Amino acid sequence: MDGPYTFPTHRLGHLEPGSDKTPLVLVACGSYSPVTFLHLRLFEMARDDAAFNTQFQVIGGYLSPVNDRYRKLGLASAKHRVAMCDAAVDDTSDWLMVDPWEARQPRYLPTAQVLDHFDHELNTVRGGADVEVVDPRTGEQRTEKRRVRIMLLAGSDLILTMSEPGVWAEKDLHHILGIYGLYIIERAESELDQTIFSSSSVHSRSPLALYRHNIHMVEQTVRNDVSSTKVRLFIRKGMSVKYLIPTVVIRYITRHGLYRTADRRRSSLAQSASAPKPARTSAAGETRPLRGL
Ligand SMILES: Nc1ncnc2c1ncn2[C@@H]1O[C@H](COP(=O)(O)OP(=O)(O)OP(=O)(O)O)[C@@H](O)[C@H]1O
Ligand SMILES: NC(=O)c1ccc[n+]([C@@H]2O[C@H](COP(=O)(O)O)[C@@H](O)[C@H]2O)c1
Repeated sequence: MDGPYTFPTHRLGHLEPGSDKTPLVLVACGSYSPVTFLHLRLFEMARDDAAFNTQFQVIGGYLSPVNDRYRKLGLASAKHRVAMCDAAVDDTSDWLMVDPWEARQPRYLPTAQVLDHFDHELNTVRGGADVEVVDPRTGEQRTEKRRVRIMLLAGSDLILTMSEPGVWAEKDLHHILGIYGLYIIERAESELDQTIFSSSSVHSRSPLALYRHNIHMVEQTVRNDVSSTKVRLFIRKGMSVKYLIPTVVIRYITRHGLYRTADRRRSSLAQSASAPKPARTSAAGETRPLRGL
C-alpha cells in the first residue's frame, strides 16, 4: 500500500455498442480478514441478477477493505487485508478489483463517503462509461459518455444493522439508499423481516421503506455460510481452510503467520470515536465458540 494512490480501472468493462443499459459498478465494503470465496461469490450473484432482472449492466466490481480504525475483533492490518484481496482477485477473477483508498485513509470513513469516492472517480474524473451509439439522424457512430450507477453490495446482516439504532447515521442512509442503492445477498442466519421495507408498517418512514425501489435482493440458491471468523478460528486450531478461501490467500497467511493467536484486542489504532462499533461481533461470534472446536 506504499507509494502514490491510483484508482484501479484496469478491469473496468464497457457497454455493448448501442446498448440502452445503465452501467453499474458494485462496491463491497467489508473487513475481509481474510477474504473468502463467499465474498467473491457475492459479486457473481449480484452480476447475474442484474443481467437477468434489471436494466443495469455490471461493468465493474470493487472490494473496499475497511481501514485499521474500524473497531472490530480479528482484523489483520489493512496492509495485509488489501494484499490478500489483491491476490484473491488476481488469481480467481477477470473483472473484480480492489480499491485500497478507504484502507489508506488516516481515519474511519463511513460507507456513504466511500461511495462518494467511487462516484467521484468514475463519474467526475472519468466522466462516466463510454458507449458506442449510432446517431439516428446522420447514421454516424459516435462515443457517448453515460453516467455510472454505483451500488453498495452487502449481505443481509449489513442491511439488518441499518434498522438498528446507532450503527448508521440517518442522513447517511438517505444518502446511500437514495443516491446510490443496494444489492443485498441473503445471508443464512440473517433472514430479513420484509416489514422493514413496508410502507404500511411502523417502519414506513424508514429509509429502507422510502427507497425500497433502490434495493435489490438476491436469494442465495446455493447456500454458503463461510465467514472470516470461522476461517480465523480454523487457522488458530491448525485446521485446514482449503476450498474455503483461495489458495493464494492461504499461502499469504502462512507466509506472514497471520491469525495464529486469538485476537481479543481491537486494533490499537481503532480508538477513534468516529468509528462505529460493529453491530455484531461476527457471523460465527469470535466470543461464541463453534460446536466441536
Ligand atoms: N454468508 C454470507 N452471506 C451473505 N453475505 C455475506 C456472508 N458473509 C459475509 N457477507 C458479506 O460480506 C461483506 C464483507 O463482510 P465481512 O468482511 O465482515 O465478512 P465476514 O465473513 O462476515 O467477516 P467476520 O466473520 O470477520 O465478521 C458484508 O457485506 C457481509 O454482509
Ligand atoms: N455507519 C456506517 O457507515 C457503517 C456502519 C456499519 C458498517 N459499515 C461498513 O460495513 C462494512 C462491514 O462491516 P462489518 O465487517 O462490521 O460487517 C465495513 O466496511 C463498515 O465500514 C458502515
